[in-house]
Amino acid sequence: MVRCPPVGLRLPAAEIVFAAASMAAVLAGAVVAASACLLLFYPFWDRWWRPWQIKRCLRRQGISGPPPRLFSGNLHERNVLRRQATLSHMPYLSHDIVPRLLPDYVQWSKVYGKSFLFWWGAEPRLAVYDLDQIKELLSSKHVHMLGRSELQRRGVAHFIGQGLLMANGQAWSHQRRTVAPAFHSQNLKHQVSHMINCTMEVSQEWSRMLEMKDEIEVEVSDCMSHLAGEIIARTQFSNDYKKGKQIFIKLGELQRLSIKSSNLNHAQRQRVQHLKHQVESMFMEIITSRMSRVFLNPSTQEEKFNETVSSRYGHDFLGLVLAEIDICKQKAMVNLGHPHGCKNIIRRHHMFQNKTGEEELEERIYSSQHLMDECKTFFFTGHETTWLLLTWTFMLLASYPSWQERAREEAIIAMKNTFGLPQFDMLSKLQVLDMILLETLRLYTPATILAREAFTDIKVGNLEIPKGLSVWVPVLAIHHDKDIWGEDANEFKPERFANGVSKSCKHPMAFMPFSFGPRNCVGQNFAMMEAKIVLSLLLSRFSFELSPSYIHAPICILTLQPKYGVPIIVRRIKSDTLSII
Ligand code: HEM
Repeated sequence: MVRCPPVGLRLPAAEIVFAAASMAAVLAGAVVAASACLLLFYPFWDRWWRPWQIKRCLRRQGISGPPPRLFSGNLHERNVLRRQATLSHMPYLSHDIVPRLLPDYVQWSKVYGKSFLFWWGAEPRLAVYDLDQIKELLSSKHVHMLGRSELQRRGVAHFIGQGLLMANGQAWSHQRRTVAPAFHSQNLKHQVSHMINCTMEVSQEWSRMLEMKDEIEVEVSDCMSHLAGEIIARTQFSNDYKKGKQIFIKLGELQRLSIKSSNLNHAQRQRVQHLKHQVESMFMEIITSRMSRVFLNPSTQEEKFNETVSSRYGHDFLGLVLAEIDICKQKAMVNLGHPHGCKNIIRRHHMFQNKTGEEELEERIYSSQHLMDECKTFFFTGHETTWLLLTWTFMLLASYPSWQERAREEAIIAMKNTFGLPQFDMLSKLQVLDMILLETLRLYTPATILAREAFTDIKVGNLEIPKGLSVWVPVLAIHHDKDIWGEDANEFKPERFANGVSKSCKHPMAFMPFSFGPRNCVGQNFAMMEAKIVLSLLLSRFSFELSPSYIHAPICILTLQPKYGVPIIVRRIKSDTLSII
């Protein structure tokens, strides 16, 4: 019988060393490969792992939603639903527009409940419908915990930039503090004459066209878009208004191109860059010329500093924001112990050295780039929404002659002693017009949804919202909900606002065209003032009827718009109507 010695014992020493070295090399290789993998996949952590965690967290709370596809989430299904819903027009004067504009919400909420999870590509979004939860989410308690998501900011970067609408956190607080005074009532008063002048131009044009005819057909959506653009150009830049108008034409093109940014060809991408450059250069010219007019003119310098802050740079938005920036800078200089306060705005840009985080923030906020972004934001927000409020109000007034008559009577009586022109103080007395505007904002709210991303874990009531989840408030669906507004929710009934907004429905938070809380619309008083001035002036001079060529087809392209415009028949008011009143 042959006996074999144990195998290990037969290995010579060199082979043992070689085996050990190989094992060490394999182990080292595995460690290097694992580290490389970690480094490589770290950026995808937030994209893939966090959404998965979010899904688990919501499932634990009993919230589910439509199953997502791998890369596109529920976007494909949403797009198909929306395309199908808008294939045909709506019945004439039906205001039941939610199934057409939010078909995805209608379908998914039927299956998964009013609050559900859906996927915007890789971004998880939670539809929130509970009004108490919405109230708490939008309250000041959560103002820095929620904000604009990266996806939202990227989508509008070219035509809004980092202006107030898209700012987050401390930067948002600073910006809001800086621009809000421009919308205080004592400053809004200065905008009335600009609004009247722009509207009178429209009135004169219509009167000229009516010299030869009894009636004319006007595409009121184009006309109001043009008018709202003129008003925002004048109120923002007063003396530099002509250059402001050129900017806004280019910004409009930039906006249209940016909205379809996912399928831009090379030439269009170049056009975007070119337009952006042109717009920014023109803004810079206006801003630096305004600054130098005040600060580089030695004869007026001291005198200017003795003026009230609000009039130092002029009463337009740019002037008011520049003045407010000055006050903030003055405070910052006092805090830094600088002896000369704020004598030279341009010199001060070079003064901040060894910056703390706070100082860096201050400087960034006061930069010209920032001012430019703010101007762009005002144009976009001030034009897009007000134009639509005016257009939809014309559509409704033209369709409901008795309300048109009541609003006209009220306007004519209110302007009896002011040569037929509106005054700032009388606007609050236009109650019928106020009710009509509120009902228009309810039925055809320009901003159909509100979206915010949670920057940290949040708890509202029983609902846990994990970091990284975007909440999505379907404002349009809430505005048309029969449980909240009653069986007549889809009817035009301005009288529901006769006793104020809070008594118009079952829940005081259900009416939110301007959103709520500290991030509500900073320009809402400006918008309502503009709408009242334009409408009271035109109502007191002309009557309107919806043209037979009107096709009722609301669509959503960022905001709620009439797909084929709103053609109306305009006639001059008979003089006997005026004398009766
Ligand atoms: C009918 C007219 C208007 C409507 C319906 C409207 C609606 C809204 C809504 C819903 C928001 C909140 C958006 C959100 O939280 O996601 C908002 C914010 C804002 N709006 Fe308006 N808006 C109107 C007119 C204006 C005007 C005329 C201006 C300025 C000239 C303006 C400037 C802004 C700005 C700067 C914000 C951002 C506020 C912040 O984040 O602190 N809006 N608006």
